[in-house]
Amino acid sequence: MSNLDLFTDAEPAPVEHLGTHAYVLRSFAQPGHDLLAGVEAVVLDAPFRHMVTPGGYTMSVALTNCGRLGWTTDPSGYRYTAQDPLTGRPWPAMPSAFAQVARAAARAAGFDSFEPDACLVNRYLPGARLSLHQDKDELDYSAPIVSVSLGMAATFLFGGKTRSEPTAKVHLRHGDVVVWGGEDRLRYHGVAPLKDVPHPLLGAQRINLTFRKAG
Ligand SMILES: O=C(O)CCC(=O)C(=O)O
Ligand SMILES: [Fe+2]
Repeated sequence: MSNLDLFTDAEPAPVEHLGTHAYVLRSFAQPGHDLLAGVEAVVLDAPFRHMVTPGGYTMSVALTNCGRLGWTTDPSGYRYTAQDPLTGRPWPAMPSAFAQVARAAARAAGFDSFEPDACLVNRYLPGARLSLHQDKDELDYSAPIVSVSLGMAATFLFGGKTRSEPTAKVHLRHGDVVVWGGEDRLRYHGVAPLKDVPHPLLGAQRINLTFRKAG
């Protein structure tokens, strides 16, 4: 199935600008994308776990990865690895539905030929949060970040190039996709503590898929 097959019967996603090269694509990921089945398959092979930051803090967000490379953190630092440190096996392959929606969203935001080699899968339960950070463990900043929200709504914080700049507060719902790249690639961002408003399909959780070109 081509990308076009996936999107022909969908309304074009309304686009909101968060910056020159930063966009929210509302309802871009449709339920027919089979993304939820993909998450289930990934988690069977590489379960969600709470990782520890170099500062010794256990993350409230549980995470796993799929694709050639996966993002990890432990007391010795942040890095991408080809193997899941929990199982010693390669990270599960990126489901084709994941890669298709990531490429299509990147293209819709003006980033042609995005080929993600890493997909970080984050799971937020009520109260979980992600503090302000930059995605900067990737080798090449010319590729954008594509971030897909599933399940419970969240307040995404999108700041500037320094931590102290004010943040825009963006309400992200099931199916919304945020893409940032170009001059906005290193903008600080995070997620406010998740409110407990269960989602009809996913219940009391939010799943976020973050696609990167890491290697
Ligand atoms: O959950 C989100 O919307 C953002 C996730 C994120 O920034 C990350 O995984 O680096
Ligand atoms: Fe991030």
